[in-house]
Amino acid sequence: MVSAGTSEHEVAVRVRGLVNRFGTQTVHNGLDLDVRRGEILGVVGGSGSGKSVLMRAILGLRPPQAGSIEVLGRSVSGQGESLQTLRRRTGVLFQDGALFSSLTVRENVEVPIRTHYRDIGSPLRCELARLKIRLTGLKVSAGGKYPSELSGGMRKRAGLARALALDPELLFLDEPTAGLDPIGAAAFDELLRTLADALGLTVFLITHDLDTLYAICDRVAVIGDGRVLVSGPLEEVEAFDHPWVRDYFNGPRARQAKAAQGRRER
Ligand SMILES: Nc1ncnc2c1ncn2[C@@H]1O[C@H](COP(=O)(O)OP(=O)(O)OP(=O)(O)O)[C@@H](O)[C@H]1O
Repeated sequence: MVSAGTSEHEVAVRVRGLVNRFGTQTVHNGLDLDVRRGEILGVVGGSGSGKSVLMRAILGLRPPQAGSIEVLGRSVSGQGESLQTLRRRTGVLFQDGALFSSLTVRENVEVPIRTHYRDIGSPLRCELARLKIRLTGLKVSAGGKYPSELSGGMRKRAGLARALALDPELLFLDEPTAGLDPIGAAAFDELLRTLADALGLTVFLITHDLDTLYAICDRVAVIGDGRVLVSGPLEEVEAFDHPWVRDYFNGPRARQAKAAQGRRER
């Protein structure tokens, strides 16, 4: 793994020697990764390289075969209460948004508050949910709608509002711009960057979207061959000598994304 030195207090997520297997298939084979406090880390890699499995392992949703994972200084293999505390400090937006279809957007956003803070009464819970809905750029009226009544972009924002329900320090996003048109995707990227800066979030962001990498990520980690091939700022990662990295960062789509980034900076 290629990575600049990182001191202890800067690390929000530390993964060491991670091994994940499904039957005879080894997905991760001694994977090391650091997510630094306050950064947006873009996580990329070929289809099936194990990005989602890595996210699930960090979230404590899948016990690995070997290795250690620390989130905000606590071991994820810890039981019960410590995992609950971590969950309170962590927001997640799964790939499909994973909203409950039978609940309105507001009720969806209330679910984590109801689960983790039972003593918060209904009026305050409702008010907090409205606040998160507004924070993600949705109108308050969207709170009364069911997921099936929303556009793809609105559903992503609703999922983000639910991920932010507990004021997390850490945000995990699995392909948040997948399925959005380029304008919707760019707007979502901008929202993420603004919220991350304003709320001081640390963000673990799985994406295939080169525009997202160039527009909002502070560093990028490339997953391949069962480990992190390289992690660092984009210009370091682009220069890394590996066939997948070369193809991904030097293809026509990457050139377009870089050109768009250049235009934004001018
Ligand atoms: N529950 C499971 N049972 C068996 N195999 C699994 C399971 N979950 C994931 N895998 C396998 O692990 C590998 C990595 O899957 P993962 O979903 O992490 O890939 P990914 O990098 O997120 O891919 P994509 O970019 O296509 O979403 C795949 O080969 C997948 O089939």
